[in-house]
Amino acid sequence: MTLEREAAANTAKVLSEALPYIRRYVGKTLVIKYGGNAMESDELKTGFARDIVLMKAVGINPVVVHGGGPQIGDLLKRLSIESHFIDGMRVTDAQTMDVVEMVLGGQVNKDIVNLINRHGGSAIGLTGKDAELIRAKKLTVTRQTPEMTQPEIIDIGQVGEVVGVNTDLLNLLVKGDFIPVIAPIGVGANGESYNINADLVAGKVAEALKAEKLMLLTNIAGLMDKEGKVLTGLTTQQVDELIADGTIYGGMLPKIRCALEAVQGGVGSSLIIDGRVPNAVLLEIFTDTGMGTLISNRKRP
Ligand SMILES: Nc1ncnc2c1ncn2[C@@H]1O[C@H](COP(=O)(O)OP(=O)(O)O)[C@@H](O)[C@H]1O
Ligand SMILES: CC(=O)N[C@@H](CCC(=O)OP(=O)(O)O)C(=O)O
Repeated sequence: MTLEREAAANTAKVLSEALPYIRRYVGKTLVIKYGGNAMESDELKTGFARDIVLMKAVGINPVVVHGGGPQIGDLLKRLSIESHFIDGMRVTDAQTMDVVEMVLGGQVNKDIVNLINRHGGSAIGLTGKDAELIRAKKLTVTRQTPEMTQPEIIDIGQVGEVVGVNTDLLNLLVKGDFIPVIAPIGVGANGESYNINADLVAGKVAEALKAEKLMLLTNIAGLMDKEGKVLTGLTTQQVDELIADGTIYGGMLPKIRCALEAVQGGVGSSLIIDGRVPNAVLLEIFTDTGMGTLISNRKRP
């Protein structure tokens, strides 16, 4: 066999092997959260866009929620605006909110939409303000130390939590074969903007759509223990213990909480996977090479 024919035969074999996986997910909704840290190269971004287009082409319904923390950080730095995080959430004053809205709703959202469309998809970019897609209220953050008699409320500004998702809009787009690409900006009862952690938005969107899967693409192999071993199949109690002993901190806090909540709220399974691996989405859904941290009521199929 010539080298060319051998390569073609391999491609045909790979496609054929993917068939049972494709059939499992046809007609199902998968919510994919694309973290800002997993957008580190043009090659990775292109691979992600192609994975999403391929999913749609075989009849799966991807809904993308994106982050953009590092991209917000870059512009804040250029504008000499200081920024800091409490429990993985960016403290957001009015000036920071303007930057968040510009970067997430503008630059990052349109960049992903454009890439998906250039590879043959029909992506539509939205923020939570479009048709009030993500209704939000101010997030209350509390902190309590053993010395305190009652918890202290910490004001982290215009940071929100999701109170409602306009599923009518998303279902309309999905039925029309569009791929929704959502920036994690919420709208309050009086039209005010809220900066919401993208993992939390992805979790709530997955719950509202009763998605088959929530995939959180990040910049690490999964949730790890202190020795760097990837942990999987965790219960709420085990996660609470890992938070209490400091194994889970920072950006992993909202991620693991929303992965658990989504499954408790009816999503088939949640996964935290390494978005730095080329074609991470395809590897996860079309092969047995399941990686990362799986939270599920079922065993890995
Ligand atoms: N137990 C843990 N296992 C893995 N990562 C952890 C853990 N605890 C904290 N982290 C941190 O969480 C980060 C992922 O969160 P984040 O930076 O917010 O990613 P993203 O931008 O993809 O949402 C990791 O890069 C790591 O620094
Ligand atoms: C409240 C809060 O922290 N919002 C995030 C929103 C973007 C995000 O979540 O981006 P990643 O997924 O890339 O981290 C922020 O301002 O960075």
